[in-house]
Amino acid sequence: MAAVLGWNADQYVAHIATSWLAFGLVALGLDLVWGKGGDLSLGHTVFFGLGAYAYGIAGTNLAPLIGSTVVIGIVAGALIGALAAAVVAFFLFYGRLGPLQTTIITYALVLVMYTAAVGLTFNVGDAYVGGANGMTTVPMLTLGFGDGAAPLSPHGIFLVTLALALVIFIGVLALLRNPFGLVISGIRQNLLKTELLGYDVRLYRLLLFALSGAIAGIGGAIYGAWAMYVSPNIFSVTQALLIPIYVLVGGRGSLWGAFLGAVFVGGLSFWLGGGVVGGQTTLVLGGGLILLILLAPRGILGIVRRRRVAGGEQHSTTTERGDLSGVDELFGREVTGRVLLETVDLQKRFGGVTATDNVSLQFQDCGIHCLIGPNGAGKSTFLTTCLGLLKPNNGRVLFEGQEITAWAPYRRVREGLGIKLQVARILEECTVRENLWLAAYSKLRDKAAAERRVGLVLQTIGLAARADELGGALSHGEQQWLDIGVVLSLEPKLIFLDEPAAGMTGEERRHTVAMLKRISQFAGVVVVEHDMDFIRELDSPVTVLHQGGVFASGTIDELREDERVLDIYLGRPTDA
Ligand SMILES: Nc1ncnc2c1ncn2[C@@H]1O[C@H](COP(=O)(O)OP(=O)(O)OP(=O)(O)O)[C@@H](O)[C@H]1O
Repeated sequence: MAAVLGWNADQYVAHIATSWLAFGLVALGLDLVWGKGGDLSLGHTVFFGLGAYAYGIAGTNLAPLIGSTVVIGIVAGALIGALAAAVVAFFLFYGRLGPLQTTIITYALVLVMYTAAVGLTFNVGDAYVGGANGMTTVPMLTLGFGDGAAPLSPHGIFLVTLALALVIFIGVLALLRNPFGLVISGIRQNLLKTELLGYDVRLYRLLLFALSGAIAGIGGAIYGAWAMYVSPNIFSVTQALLIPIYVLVGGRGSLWGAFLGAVFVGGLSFWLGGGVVGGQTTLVLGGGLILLILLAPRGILGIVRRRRVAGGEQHSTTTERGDLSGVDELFGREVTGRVLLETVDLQKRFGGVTATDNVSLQFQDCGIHCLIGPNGAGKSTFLTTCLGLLKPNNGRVLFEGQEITAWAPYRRVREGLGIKLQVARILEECTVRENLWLAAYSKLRDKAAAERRVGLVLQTIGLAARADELGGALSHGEQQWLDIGVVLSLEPKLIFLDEPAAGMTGEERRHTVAMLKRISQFAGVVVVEHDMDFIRELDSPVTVLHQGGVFASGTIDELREDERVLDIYLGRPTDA
């Protein structure tokens, strides 16, 4: 394409094609956070525009001193784009805003920036930012340093831009092939689960957003140099909406599609006689986009690519029986029966409902402890508050004597708390092995050691034969196993299992009991269950919760004889 567009065609085509590549870069930035990370930003034109202004300001002031505006463009665009994106991401992700709020706030950012760019006039050194008139003295792209610096021809600018786009693209692909990419994929699939794997999801999202801002900023710098002028319209809503359109047209999440979309839309506009984007383009693009979403929701690349066989169609019933011989190696640590986690007057209210009512309990570093109680007793709320998924209204959580009440969930997981929530949560687009590997790697930070641990866990949960199938292909019971396996991969000191036997066959339940007993020799295990036969087989101390508070404790046989406990299960009024 390079040769066809840039070399053999005339200068004008090369000139126009350069702008497509610049837009392709900002679209690549957006595809990173949207296609790969799952956050739709409508504000990427802000980072693009800032890159263009930064290039103009830095180029005007520095080009006379150092020459090469290519270098100035890359550095100034990348820095300003990354910085602006990091600031925005900090508020979005550390404020734990939802996806819709993220999109709306980034859109509002476009409105604010447009108004500011139109209204503000100021000088930075020799550069003049002229409000509604934009920046009219933007230096053209030059290569070489000092006296050797020479302006590039349209062909030269195109080739430099193409080389830059290729390097950035390859760099992004390489980065995503690393554990970083797998974590980002986990975040897109299930943010909460990825945090429970021990990853600081806020930081990962911020880093991805900053990287995408840097790429958008470089695209903007190239665009500013290309046009030798920056208009405040770069922050317009029309411009802002074109970027997700490029991504959609090309195929979201494909990365290549970002460039394909920009070239396709830019080419269409060129063909229709509208310059970069103009003329009849808006009309044709709008109609085309509706057709595309209806007929090819995965974009152009989605049409040409063979559809991957959906994992969910490959149900198999050949789960092996797990083998517990690996458990000793999985844990293999000394335990002493000391108190590991303690709650002191823990309270969680939802409006008028006190779901956890001044609960003070202790859990040791070994043995099993069961929590039972009728529906709505507050069992799940208690567990999730201990993990930091819910913020308590009152009380404290201590782990190994240290107060962790204000800690983010991922920190508690890294410290040694693992949880399987009531509904199995796995990463459905990742393989069974990847699910386990992500958990093991978050703890071990060593690829080979994580792989070894995954092998042992697969053997224990009986999913070795299905290791390379997608999580979404597993049956409900198998997903429960995988979720338990994920917790084991974390090398936890204390494990919370919320209804682990739900959806399991009798045989699987027996295996689970044997496994939990074995694990409890090395780690504390807290089980919430409604299945009383399962609880009896675990043969451990039981605490009954009722209306959020601790109601009774003892062995399951003692509690089954306790009239007050029977009353709450049968819904009879009690005097407690
Ligand atoms: N996110 C929430 N918002 C409002 N109320 C909630 C929320 N989560 C739980 N509750 C309420 O808190 C109380 C305790 O719920 P919780 O799910 O902890 O009980 P549970 O013992 O785990 O019940 P089950 O055995 O049915 O899972 C219930 O009255 C429930 O309706």
